[in-house]
Amino acid sequence: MESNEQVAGREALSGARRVVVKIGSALLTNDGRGLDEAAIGGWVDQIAELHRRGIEVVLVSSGAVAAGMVRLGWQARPSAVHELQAAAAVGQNGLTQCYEHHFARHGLLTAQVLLTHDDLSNRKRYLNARSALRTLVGLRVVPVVNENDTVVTDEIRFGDNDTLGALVANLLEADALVILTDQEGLFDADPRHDPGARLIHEGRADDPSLAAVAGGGGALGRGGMTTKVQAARLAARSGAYTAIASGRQPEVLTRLAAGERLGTLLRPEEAPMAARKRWLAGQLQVRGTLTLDAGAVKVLRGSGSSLLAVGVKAVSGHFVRGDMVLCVDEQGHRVAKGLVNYGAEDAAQILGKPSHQIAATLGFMEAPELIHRDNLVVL
Ligand SMILES: Nc1ncnc2c1ncn2[C@@H]1O[C@H](COP(=O)(O)OP(=O)(O)O)[C@@H](O)[C@H]1O
Ligand SMILES: N[C@@H](CCC(=O)OP(=O)(O)O)C(=O)O
Repeated sequence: MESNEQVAGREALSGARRVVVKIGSALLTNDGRGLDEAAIGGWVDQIAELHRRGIEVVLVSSGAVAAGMVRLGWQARPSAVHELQAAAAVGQNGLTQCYEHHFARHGLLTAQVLLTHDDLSNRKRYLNARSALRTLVGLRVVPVVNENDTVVTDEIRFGDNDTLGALVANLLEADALVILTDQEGLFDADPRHDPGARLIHEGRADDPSLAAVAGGGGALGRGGMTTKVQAARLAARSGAYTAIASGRQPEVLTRLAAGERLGTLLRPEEAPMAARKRWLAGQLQVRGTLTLDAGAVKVLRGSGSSLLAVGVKAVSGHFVRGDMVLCVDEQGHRVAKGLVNYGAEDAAQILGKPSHQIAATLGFMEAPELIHRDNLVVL
């Protein structure tokens, strides 16, 4: 028998008004045989059907590198960044053409949106990306999002599109993130290696035991289930449900939208955060670390207070005012992340001091707190 919570989860999916659908490389390229145009046509038909019902859909599509490899006649995925970039550039063209062609059958326009990590971690660019995507959705255009692979280097790339899908779900405050892949969902072991693996139907996105069963990806996909489970956690921060399901299931999207019990459903643990907190939670680029004393850890966790310099024991990293920093306890456990009001050098001078001594120490005072509670998200 299903619990009330489980039924509520499926109902939430069926009530979703805005959905991010992520389609992975393994699926799109038919396990390396080039873009599976027939399958793409099938997903487009389902998305068009959701559209007709008034559900807004943003597509996050992988497959540029894999499609480019096939077009270029390369047998193995290259490791050199410039070759990956070249493959992505060739393959992205094919992807765009394919989606445009299929959506046009339904009288729908598509828009290519290529994003980099910077676009989502820099507040101004984040807001630009958000307003552009919102405008497109408002115009009833289907945005087709991918990472801008030709301009990213290894250090700054998302790498997998699960993370990108989750951040887009945060960006748009989507109700659900649907991750289509080549397996029925998340199993209790990798079904490629363990034929006895069993499907996990439901779970909490923040359940730590899920990370333990999720393994890496196949030859074409990047992140495997590891990044899908992480993506569900990320998406849950803005209140989105995540479904992980097989893109090969007939009518998978319309059936999920009807509340059918397909794949794995990972539900958020709490109500949506305010938009700013949502953005903070999605920031991946952390510039430095503040080590907090036990008292500061307690008030941050307990009462959602601002972080004062008096509760900070050590500062590391090179950061300037406004950068994102990680707050850890004295054992190094992650406590919070936030936008800091003082650069690393100034922060090092005021640490351990009460706020009324900041002006005398530095010769100026930007703000009485090191991180204001509005700019702080407890992890
Ligand atoms: N616990 C698990 N349940 C299901 N699949 C798993 C699990 N652990 C690892 N995997 C692997 O994850 C793969 C899907 O991820 P990936 O190859 O990155 O595809 P995609 O391109 O769709 O993101 C599956 O083919 C499977 O081999
Ligand atoms: N941006 C890359 C996607 C990377 C990728 O394969 O991601 P995923 O589908 O999450 O395994 C591409 O289009 O090739």
